[in-house]
Amino acid sequence: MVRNFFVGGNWKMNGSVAEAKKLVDMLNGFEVPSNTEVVVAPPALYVDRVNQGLKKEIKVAAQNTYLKASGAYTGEISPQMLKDMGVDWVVLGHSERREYFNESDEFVGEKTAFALAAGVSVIACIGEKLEEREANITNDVVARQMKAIAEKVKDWTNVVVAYEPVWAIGTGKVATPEQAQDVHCFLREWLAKNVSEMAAENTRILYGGSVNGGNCKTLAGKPDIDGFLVGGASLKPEFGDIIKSRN
Ligand SMILES: O=C[C@H](O)COP(=O)(O)O
Repeated sequence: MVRNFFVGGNWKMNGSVAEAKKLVDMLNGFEVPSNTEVVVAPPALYVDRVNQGLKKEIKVAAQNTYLKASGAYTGEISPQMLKDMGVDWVVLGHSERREYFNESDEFVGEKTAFALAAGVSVIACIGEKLEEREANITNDVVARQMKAIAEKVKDWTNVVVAYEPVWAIGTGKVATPEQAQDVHCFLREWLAKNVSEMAAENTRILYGGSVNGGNCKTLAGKPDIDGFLVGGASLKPEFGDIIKSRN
């Protein structure tokens, strides 16, 4: 099985109507290789406008959804609402949500299962903090985060895992290709042991954390790195090079 390359662009809480329009124009000008899937995640307010403007080779994701379809949950949006707007992807469990909004492993697992059940594919984010890497517990941390998802999710067909070491996010301090490959390989073995051989073989595992146009090719050369989740560089023209990093 050949896993299609996957490049996600997480805009985080950036942009304006005018900037979103510029980014849509930029993205529409990129060549998307046929073996590569591209999904960008604007702030929720701009998701529909961006979705309307993008060419069909580039899909859109929300940056979060809740675990109810509707109701008295002020400020939240549901995966059912995404589907209603023709949006098929959501990013869940990003480290910024875990850190600033106290999202637990269990909550991320539940939201992942709920989004999948609603027919929305999930980019599920995991990753260790600097002190955890320094304490040599990276594998324990990512295994714990994966377990919380696997306890709720049996079918991983529509899950893409994004391994994002927190110390590499927005810092310019990218993991070395070897550091990333080691964790990706561990995650694939974890899937084989704890979910299924098929899930291990088919699930895309992305790397995220200070990916840019200069470092993407060497990272993409590693056998277990199936793509990227890009923050800062997804707002710049170099995102076009990252999309082509496997070609
Ligand atoms: O979701 C994306 C990650 O947080 C990476 O962000 P970054 O590329 O700005 O380091």
